[in-house]
Amino acid sequence: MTRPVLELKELNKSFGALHVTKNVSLAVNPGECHAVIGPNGAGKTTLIGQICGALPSSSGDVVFDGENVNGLSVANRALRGLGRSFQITAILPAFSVLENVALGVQAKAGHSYRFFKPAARDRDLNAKAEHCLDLVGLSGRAGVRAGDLSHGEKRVLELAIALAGEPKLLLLDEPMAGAGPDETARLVEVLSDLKRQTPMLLVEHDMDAVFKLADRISVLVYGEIIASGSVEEIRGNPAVREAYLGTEEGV
Ligand SMILES: Nc1ncnc2c1ncn2[C@@H]1O[C@H](COP(=O)(O)OP(=O)(O)OP(=O)(O)O)[C@@H](O)[C@H]1O
Repeated sequence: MTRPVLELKELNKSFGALHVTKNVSLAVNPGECHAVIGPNGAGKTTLIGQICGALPSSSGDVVFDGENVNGLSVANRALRGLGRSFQITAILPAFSVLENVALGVQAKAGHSYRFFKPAARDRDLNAKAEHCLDLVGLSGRAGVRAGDLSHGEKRVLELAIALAGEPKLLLLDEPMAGAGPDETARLVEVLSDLKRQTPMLLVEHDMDAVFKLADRISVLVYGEIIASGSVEEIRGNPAVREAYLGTEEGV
């Protein structure tokens, strides 16, 4: 049997008396996109924080690539290949698209920012950055100032920067937020291609995008997973419809 890339075991998080995530267990397997959906305030962002290490869990385990990473910082989890994209990536607008990704490659290699300029000329660094741009279909924009990209292109660039860290898993925190229909369609296409080589845990409010991308969906309501299954299973689950999807058109 294939070993999951990420396993959450009975994760809990309380803020004082507020019990936000409750015994959350799920797994992300190689080659798959596992989506976590749920209404506002269900605890999705908290869960992402627990997985990436920004929020210490009250109890439970995060097992990544076969290793319990509970005691590791965000940076150490990232170094092991737990890549988080969207909402935290800072694009440097005055630098080119390629330079932005080269910076990500350099960070992975462990150099500090002050070595950026000379190292950016390094052929190997640029080749790796170009490869990441290729993966997301942004090669044609390599020389453009990042600040001049459209909103959707910036989101794709953030993805390329995340890939520069050679993640074993991508944590995607609302990648479609703020994107228009065309940009969303493009992101869905890019992510569909990517998930085979880089599995992903996706938190997303756009149900159409989730249904297109996800191989499995877990539904979080009041911090608890009330259902987990394939797109068809989740769409057809009466408890899910009542608790959440019933409010969505066309589900
Ligand atoms: N640092 C904190 N201190 C106290 N309460 C918090 C903290 N962070 C989150 N909460 C509470 O935990 C609950 C879940 O919040 P969270 O942001 O994780 O939900 P969410 O599912 O991501 O919501 P949304 O879809 O709106 O982003 C909310 O009631 C929120 O007020």
